[in-house]
Amino acid sequence: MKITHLTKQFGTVTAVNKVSFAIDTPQMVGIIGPSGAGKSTLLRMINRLTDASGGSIEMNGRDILALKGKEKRKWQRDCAMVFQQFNLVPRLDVVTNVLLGRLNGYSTVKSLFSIFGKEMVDEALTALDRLGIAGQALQRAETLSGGQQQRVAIARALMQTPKMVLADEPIASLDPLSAEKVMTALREIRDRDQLTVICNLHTLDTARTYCDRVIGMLQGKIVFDDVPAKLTPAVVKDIYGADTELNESVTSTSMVTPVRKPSPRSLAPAMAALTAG
Ligand SMILES: Nc1ncnc2c1ncn2[C@@H]1O[C@H](COP(=O)(O)OP(=O)(O)OP(=O)(O)O)[C@@H](O)[C@H]1O
Repeated sequence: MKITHLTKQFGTVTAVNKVSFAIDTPQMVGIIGPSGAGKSTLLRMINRLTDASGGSIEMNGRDILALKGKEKRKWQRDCAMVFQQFNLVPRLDVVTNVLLGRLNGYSTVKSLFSIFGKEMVDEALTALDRLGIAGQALQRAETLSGGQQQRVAIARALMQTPKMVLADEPIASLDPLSAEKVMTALREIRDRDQLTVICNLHTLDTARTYCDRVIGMLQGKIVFDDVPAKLTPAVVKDIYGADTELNESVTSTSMVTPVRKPSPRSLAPAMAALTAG
């Protein structure tokens, strides 16, 4: 993907100002910067949720900003978004929420198998298992913790069979342990699915721990674009100014847990319950 001079103007405010960067190989990119720097607007323009005011996004020779209708919707599925507030349907069970990633909008769920087919339900359960929450498949989404809900949202994103994942502050409302699990899950998507994950982050240690590359934004512009090791205190001060200490310390996600391997056996209870129902 090649982004060139991408710009977004909201009235007199230039939220994103001639931003350019390219991503050639699957990588985990963290976008950092103070509140109002333009991070969300940048992700939303990439996903075409917000129209750009200028510049270009090119993917394999295609002009992404020119896509319309069906093609635009396909692009939006290809770069799945994960949001801070999860955006699950609270009263629906977990596995149905995940399946919605594939179908984009069934409102009544009478029988999962008859609507979605066994294969797709299996796929959703496998995605949930990958994220360590297959055991909660039949619980209503609203009964899950924030961290679990975010992992459901990531499983739903995977059901879109995306080509890229865009995550807008995915851990901003999570406790450190949940944040660690969510970041590990996103990194696993890079490793196992070989996808680029672009992640807006408000904590530096998270960017340092999980990202291959960090893009620092300030007032709509890119002021840093390099490996995390190059994020020296001086660079950090340039990006955050007086907020530096706060951004270093708010969340610690440095705990390391092993990456879970999918285990078909842990799907058995959920599959049995679905078959019985
Ligand atoms: N829909 C909108 N209408 C008008 N101004 C907007 C809109 N969305 C964003 N802005 C402005 O654009 C600028 C960048 O906002 P954006 O949300 O992209 O920043 P951010 O870096 O994601 O901030 P935060 O970390 O607080 O989410 C801000 O000045 C914001 O007020």
